[in-house]
Amino acid sequence: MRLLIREDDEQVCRVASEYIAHRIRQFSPTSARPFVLGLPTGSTPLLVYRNLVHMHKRGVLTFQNVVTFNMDEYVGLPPHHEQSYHQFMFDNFFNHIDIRPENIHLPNGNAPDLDAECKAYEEAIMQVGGIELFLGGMGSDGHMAFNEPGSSLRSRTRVKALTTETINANARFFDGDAGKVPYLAVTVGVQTVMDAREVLILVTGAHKSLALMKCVEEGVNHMWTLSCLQLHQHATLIVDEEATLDLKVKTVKYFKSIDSDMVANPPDQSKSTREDEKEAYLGILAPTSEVDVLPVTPSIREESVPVSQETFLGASRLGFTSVRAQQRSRTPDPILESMGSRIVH
Ligand SMILES: N[C@@H]1[C@@H](O)[C@H](O)[C@@H](COP(=O)(O)O)O[C@@H]1O
Repeated sequence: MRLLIREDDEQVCRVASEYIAHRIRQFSPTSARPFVLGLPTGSTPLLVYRNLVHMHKRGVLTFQNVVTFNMDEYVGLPPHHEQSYHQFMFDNFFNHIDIRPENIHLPNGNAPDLDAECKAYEEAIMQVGGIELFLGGMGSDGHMAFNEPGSSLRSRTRVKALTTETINANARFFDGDAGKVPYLAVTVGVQTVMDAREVLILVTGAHKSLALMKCVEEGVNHMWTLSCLQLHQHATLIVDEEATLDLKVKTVKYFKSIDSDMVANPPDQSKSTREDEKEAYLGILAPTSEVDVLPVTPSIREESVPVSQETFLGASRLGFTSVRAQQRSRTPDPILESMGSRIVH
């Protein structure tokens, strides 16, 4: 796990957006081999979206061959509710770039069969060849997406009940009224994020410093789900100074020393054209190596009917349920009550 420490949230988001743009360009995506990007909501990545939109408007970045998968969505909020993650993404990002509507994926928190929706979402990710880069944030209790404390570190997309801490934290978006915050959400699992070839997490603010310390300095623990990234080969956390308040001075110094070493000793670019060395110069190690690149299957999206925001209804409505389920286990799953069955109508 790499830790990049920047002065404030603006710097954090600047590095993140430049890096994402760089990775998309470096990948040279085509419609048959799209760049698959996992995306979060929340206040932290807002500046990243603003920067990416700006780059697009300046004509230096296209999303024509980018496929996106969002991390999560509330259960039961109408898609056009101003606080639905669906609306958030269109308002802050998708409406301002040249992404093809059929390349946008958001979990449908209103699907009639939520468990089928979750399964279809995982299959849609698999069908497009997996996620290349998953951008994320972190909740103040160390969760990523809506993988609340106690989530299985092997979890996949499913319905989760939100903790009181998360409901209270998100009440700021619902007129400060925790009673208006949905108590269930569809979320990608910890394993879904772990399967991405690269993970980039943004953490800003002193209120997240305890969780950052737990995830970086302590062991892998399902009570701080982001800590699982310690086991990821290419995970980078970009954090601001405030978020480091609970880290040991030694930890901060170590990560800063690696960072400044790279800047102080940039690779001799005259002798190399390797994109990862150029990226190291910017302060982030590019993750790609030949062996890490999995074969990418052609997108089944090409055969699917284009969707607009109006008609966007989630993976299960786009035919993914017909995709043969991946055999992940040789024994039947234990029969447990699903969170989806807890919805009170
Ligand atoms: N499901 C989202 C997470 O994906 C996000 O990381 C977190 C932090 O949000 P913020 O960036 O607003 O602090 O909020 C929610 O719980």
